[in-house]
This record gives sequence, structure tokens and C-alpha cells, in this order.
Amino acid sequence: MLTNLEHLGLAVRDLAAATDLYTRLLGQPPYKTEHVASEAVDTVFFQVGGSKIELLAGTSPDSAITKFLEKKPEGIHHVAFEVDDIVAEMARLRTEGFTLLNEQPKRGADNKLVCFVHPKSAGGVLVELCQSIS
Ligand SMILES: CC[C@H](C(=O)O)C(=O)SCCNC(=O)CCNC(=O)[C@H](O)C(C)(C)COP(=O)(O)OP(=O)(O)OC[C@H]1O[C@@H](n2cnc3c(N)ncnc32)[C@H](O)[C@@H]1OP(=O)(O)O
Ligand SMILES: [Co+2]
Repeated sequence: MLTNLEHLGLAVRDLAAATDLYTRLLGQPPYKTEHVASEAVDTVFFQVGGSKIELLAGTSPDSAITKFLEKKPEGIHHVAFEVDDIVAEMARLRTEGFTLLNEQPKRGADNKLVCFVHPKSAGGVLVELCQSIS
């Protein structure tokens, strides 16, 4: 069961400039910055009601964000949904014919287990599932 729009992931080239822009736009500072080595990204999180904005900058040439920004402009990179049981949701999505980008959930940012659905199987949108690590 997908229970909430957990965050919108925005790919940015200059994390400091984007953090300043979103601090002014949202009228509040971020609640967290976090480096996710497994994804070679630096992230900055803002809480907006029940959802979040996640700013992402690549920290290496092989980062998914770096590669994304080689071909596409800054902006929306992915949409993330909160799930109660990520393993069950991954199995459900496989039976529904979606292409998952990882066999098992992996450690993401903001104390979550995550997986990704290939955008080519999700109407052109990169989808992330997130389950809180209690
Ligand atoms: C986990 C930490 C944090 C969190 O919240 O916890 C994150 O969110 S980390 C976010 C960064 N990590 C990822 O995105 C991991 C999953 N992504 C991938 O595995 C790749 O980026 C992938 C497979 C989506 C694309 O790989 P690659 O760029 O090497 O392939 P192509 O450039 O050939 O793209 C194939 C096809 O997909 C389209 N595409 C690529 N990225 C996106 C996107 N973000 N949204 C929509 N569409 C996307 C691309 O345009 C190609 O389409 P085509 O029609 O063939 O041109
Ligand atoms: Co994300």
C-alpha cells in the first residue's frame, strides 16, 4: 500500500544555490543535509506539510544525478511514495508488470529503505518507494 507522497526529488547542479532558493521559496530552512555514498549524491531535505522536497546533487561522474543532468535540465528527477511494506510492494509491482531497478530494498536517505521503478515502465516517471527504518 502506498500511503503518502513522501518526497519530490529535484536534481540540481549547485546544491548551495538551490538550498538558498528553496529556503526563500518555502520560507523555512532545510531540516537535514545528508550524503548518500551508495548513490554518490548529496541531499538536502525540506519538510512541506506531509511531504518533502529532496534536493540532489551528484558527487561523482557515475552518479545517477550527474548522468541525468548531462542530458536533462535541472528539475524534477523522481517522485517518492511512502509504503508500509516495501518488500510486499516490490512483489506487487513486479506482478503488475513494472520494472524494478533493484532486486532488494537498499538503504536510502533520511532513514529509509528504498527501491526504484524504471521510468520506462512508469509512464516516463522515475518512481521511488520508501519505507521508514524504525
Ligand atoms: C537513495 C537516496 C535518495 C533517496 O531519496 O533515498 C535518492 O532519491 S537517490 C536518487 C538517485 N538515484 C537513482 O535515481 C537510482 C535509480 N536511477 C537509475 O537507476 C538510473 O538513473 C535510470 C535507470 C533511471 C536511468 O539510467 P541512465 O541515465 O543510465 O539511463 P538512460 O539515460 O539511458 O535513461 C534511460 C531512459 O530513461 C529516461 N530517464 C532517465 N532518468 C530519468 C528520470 N529521472 N526520469 C524520467 N526518465 C528518465 C531517459 O530519458 C531514457 O529514456 P529514453 O526515452 O530512452 O531517452
Ligand atoms: Co529520493
